[in-house]
Amino acid sequence: GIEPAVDYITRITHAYDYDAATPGNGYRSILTVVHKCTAHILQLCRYITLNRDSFLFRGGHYSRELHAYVTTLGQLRACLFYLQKLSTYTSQGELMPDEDKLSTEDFKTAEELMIEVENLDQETFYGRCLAFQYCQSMQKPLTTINLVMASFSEGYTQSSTVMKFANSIIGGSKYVMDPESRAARVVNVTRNGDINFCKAFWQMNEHPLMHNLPLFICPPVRLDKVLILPADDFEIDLLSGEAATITVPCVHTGPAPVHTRLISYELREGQVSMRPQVKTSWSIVLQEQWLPDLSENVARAVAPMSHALLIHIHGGGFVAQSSASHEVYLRHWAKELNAPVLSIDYSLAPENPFPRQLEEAFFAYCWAVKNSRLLGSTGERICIAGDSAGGNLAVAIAMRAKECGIRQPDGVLSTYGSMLVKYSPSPSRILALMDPLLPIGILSKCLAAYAGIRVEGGLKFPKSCSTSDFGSALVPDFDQRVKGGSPDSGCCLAEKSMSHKATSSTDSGFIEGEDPAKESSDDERVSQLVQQLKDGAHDVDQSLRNRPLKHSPSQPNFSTFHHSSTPVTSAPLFAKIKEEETEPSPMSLFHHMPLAKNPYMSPLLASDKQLEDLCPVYLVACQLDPILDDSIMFARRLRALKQPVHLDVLPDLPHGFLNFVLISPEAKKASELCISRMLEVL
Ligand SMILES: CCCCCCCC/C=C\CCCCCCCC(=O)O[C@H]1CC[C@@]2(C)C(=CC[C@H]3[C@@H]4CC[C@H]([C@H](C)CCCC(C)C)[C@@]4(C)CC[C@@H]32)C1
Repeated sequence: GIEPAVDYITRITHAYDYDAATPGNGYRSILTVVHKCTAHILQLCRYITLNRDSFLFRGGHYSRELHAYVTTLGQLRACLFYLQKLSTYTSQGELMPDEDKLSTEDFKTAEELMIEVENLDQETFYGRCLAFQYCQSMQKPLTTINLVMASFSEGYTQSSTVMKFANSIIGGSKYVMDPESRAARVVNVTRNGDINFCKAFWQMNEHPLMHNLPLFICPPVRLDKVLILPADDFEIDLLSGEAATITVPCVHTGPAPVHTRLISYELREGQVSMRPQVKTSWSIVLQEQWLPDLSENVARAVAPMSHALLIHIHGGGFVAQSSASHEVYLRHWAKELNAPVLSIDYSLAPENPFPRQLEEAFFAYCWAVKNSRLLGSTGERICIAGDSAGGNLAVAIAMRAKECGIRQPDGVLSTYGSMLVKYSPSPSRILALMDPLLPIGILSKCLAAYAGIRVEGGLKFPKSCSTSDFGSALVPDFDQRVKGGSPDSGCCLAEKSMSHKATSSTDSGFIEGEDPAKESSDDERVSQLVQQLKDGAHDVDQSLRNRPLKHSPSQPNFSTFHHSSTPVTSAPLFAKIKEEETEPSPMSLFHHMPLAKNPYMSPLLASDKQLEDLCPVYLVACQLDPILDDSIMFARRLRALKQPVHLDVLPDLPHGFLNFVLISPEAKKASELCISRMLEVL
């Protein structure tokens, strides 16, 4: 049965918590999912037992439900097995061990683990059971997003918009009633689709209609404009009293202005909106944006400058989204914080890989520090807040400001931020097997896009990917950095074409003998499943132990990094394995890549010196988030250095909850927690 594994993980999990008052780590997360799944099965069984003789009892429906949850429990058992494996080579409390310190044998175990996890069948998590692990208010929205994703993929390859739309509607309608085929489609496109598919889908809510509609229920603000910062170098005072020049971002794609959005609940003294609208003397270009009816607001007096300023960096896996799609909560923040919000619209990967985003965000930060009065703030207190990929950039900006001797923000808030942008295993990352927003295939592709790695036909390194090239814009040597950005390093872009491949998912690997397509009467199946549960099914752990590493037929396509444009079938599996033997694994490739050690890409890898004297860091993480361990480890790291740090771990919410504040009371509450953390800074 599943109990020994559950007992084992339960015994060790507390050692990985940040502290007793803040329980939360990847081990705990998977345990929670197991408990929720078991509770759901028990509830189903109880319902079936009580109602199976009723005339209205929908036998077929409940049989399929039970089948789905039992299969899911089987896959969760596999996850528990991987957790046990992970715990064998990580020392006490370490969720992401330092790979340089691992023995060759342990490194190999980690590599094998990544391959096995990638090969585990995901479909059961994306079918009937999708999103069962989250609070109720999030379940429907997440299922809808997956449904829309499956439908969207049907029209994606069409060139005309009309055809795209028609194909999505016609092709997608079959997914409404059939969660299994939706699951197959979602797993297929997230594993095999290229990064541009993910980008295109994630940009859906950037459409003016999708974006403006929800804003009707947000607090109206008096200022909501795009500010394009001038593409000119400028001087900034250092804490030492000297001055330094901040140069225009130019790495990879050349110098260009940085786009930002200024959101202010009040019109404030000195604020740019009070000035002429086109090109001003200080050459900031203002673009009119949609604003709510201001008639009521006009009567209100111009407020004095706020003593506070919030600088915001949006998430989107470094590849998508913008300040506009994050307005649903930013307007509320602007009101509650009583401070102007400057949200940075950095350039996106894969067209602009690391460190372009950081260059731009740092440039905008310095500009805001220098020109806070134009934003309606005296700049006395400054907070940088970022979610997801933005949380990573927010911490990196503070580190960089410290390193350069520029005024640091008074605090950083990272909400479900990513602190180790590296292809490495961790307990919470196993959750990417079942995450409706961040499935494993998409997560790996965001990582590759940010690192400038070509995905097609295996990992390809950027032409000039060396520490010197990427580091040139980020080297600690300030002199070198302020002289200008690094030259275009000629990074390869991810493959452009998207191919929908048939993924073989015949073998769930864990609930053997249970073919969903197999005909058997509903009653029979229910009884069989209940019996199977009672007996503890077959020995999954044993079957896992015996499973040869490279023979994982559940997902013949070896890993996301190896997806090629050739259709995937189970037949050429062995040919593929042969090919793999000559190639290092993605984990090993990443491990040897100098860029992946860059602390500005992965703040968790920063040296003690780089983290000492950093401003206070507030981390808000979600228990059911694949990148939860990033926050836990970063908090532990800062605490060990006696740095001011505060960690909150929220239960039942998914990664990206801020985007759902308008529809989920739990997400709204969590956003309020973020506000209170920012108020502590401001
Ligand atoms: C053992 C496993 C190993 C795994 C190895 C992988 C290791 C990878 C390590 C590090 C990689 C780091 C990558 C960076 C992390 C990025 C995190 C990160 O930034 O994640 C964000 C990505 C965008 C998004 C998904 C999100 C939140 C909200 C989402 C939005 C909500 C609504 C939006 C829809 C388009 C609206 C459609 C409406 C429809 C009518 C229903 C939607 C879904 C757009 C996407 C976002 C989280």
